[in-house]
Amino acid sequence: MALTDKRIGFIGAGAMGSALINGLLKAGLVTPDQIYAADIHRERLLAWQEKMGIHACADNGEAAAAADILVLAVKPQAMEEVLEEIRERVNGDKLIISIAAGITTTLIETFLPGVPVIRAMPNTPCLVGAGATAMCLGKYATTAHETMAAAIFGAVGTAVTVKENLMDAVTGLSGSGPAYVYIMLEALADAGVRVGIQRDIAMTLAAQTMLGAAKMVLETGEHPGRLKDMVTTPGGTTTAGIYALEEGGLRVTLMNAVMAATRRAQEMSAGQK
Ligand SMILES: NC(=O)C1=CN([C@@H]2O[C@H](COP(=O)(O)OP(=O)(O)OC[C@H]3O[C@@H](n4cnc5c(N)ncnc54)[C@H](OP(=O)(O)O)[C@@H]3O)[C@@H](O)[C@H]2O)C=CC1
Ligand SMILES: O=C(O)[C@@H]1CCC=N1
Repeated sequence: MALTDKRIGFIGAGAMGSALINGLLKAGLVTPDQIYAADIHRERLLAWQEKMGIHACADNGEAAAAADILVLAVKPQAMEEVLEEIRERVNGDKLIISIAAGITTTLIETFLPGVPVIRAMPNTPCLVGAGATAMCLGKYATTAHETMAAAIFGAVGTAVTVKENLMDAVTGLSGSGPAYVYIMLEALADAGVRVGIQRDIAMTLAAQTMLGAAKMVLETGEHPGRLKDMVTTPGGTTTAGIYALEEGGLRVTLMNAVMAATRRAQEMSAGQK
């Protein structure tokens, strides 16, 4: 879907807000003059205005008033204050997209009655067009709004719609997931160095191996267990490596990580700071 006639506002241009802004510009879905961004660190936005041509708004109200689609990308703890600040500048003609972990569509609708809301959980690889986003619709969002949000997140990766009761779980899996993968990559590169490979070469080999393995799963549709078996020559090297992984409890450690992050998202949804 083309968004050429839409103005896209961002409130919060930190790690995730800036990954989305830059990812959307790289993807060519929107031009810089369609972006209206606000952040308490306005000097950062003024530098981007100078360099890339986006609009650095004076405050959150200006971004809210200018935008047709307003992305809320502040920390969950700042959300109520921001919603209070923008409530007079938002009406049912605008689409609100919140990417905040643990902030429900109901909470947003309490501050912005009757306004279409989409809650989304993207991840930082949106910056390089390889994001994974899950989203759900609030009470007043229609399929037309879903199509607009899917165009935004689809331009910077893969986007799926889920029921809201799964949003904390996707936060634990794909929202936080890149951090788990970076730790695995760092460990693989450290291991490469440990067995004598130069660090930059070890990192390139480890990252490309992870990318290649992920592409194999997505493009062949094969079960990862079957793809693992293709790598594992009887009596060979891989089976020795897998034995060490299983002994170290990698599977259960990863499952615990996703479950712990999901629980934290649930605590935040329940109002615990
Ligand atoms: N990082 C990630 O991978 C992902 C994050 N998210 C969600 O995105 C949101 C932002 O996270 P992230 O980008 O990591 O956080 P950041 O802290 O990096 O970004 C938030 C930005 O908003 C600024 N800010 C704080 N208060 C206000 C305010 N009242 N008005 C305008 N701007 C304000 C922050 O300034 P200051 O730093 O001084 O507070 C910061 O620059 C969170 O709700 C998070 O749950 C979702 C998916 C992935
Ligand atoms: O750590 C966090 O709370 C945010 C949400 C998902 C990724 N980062």
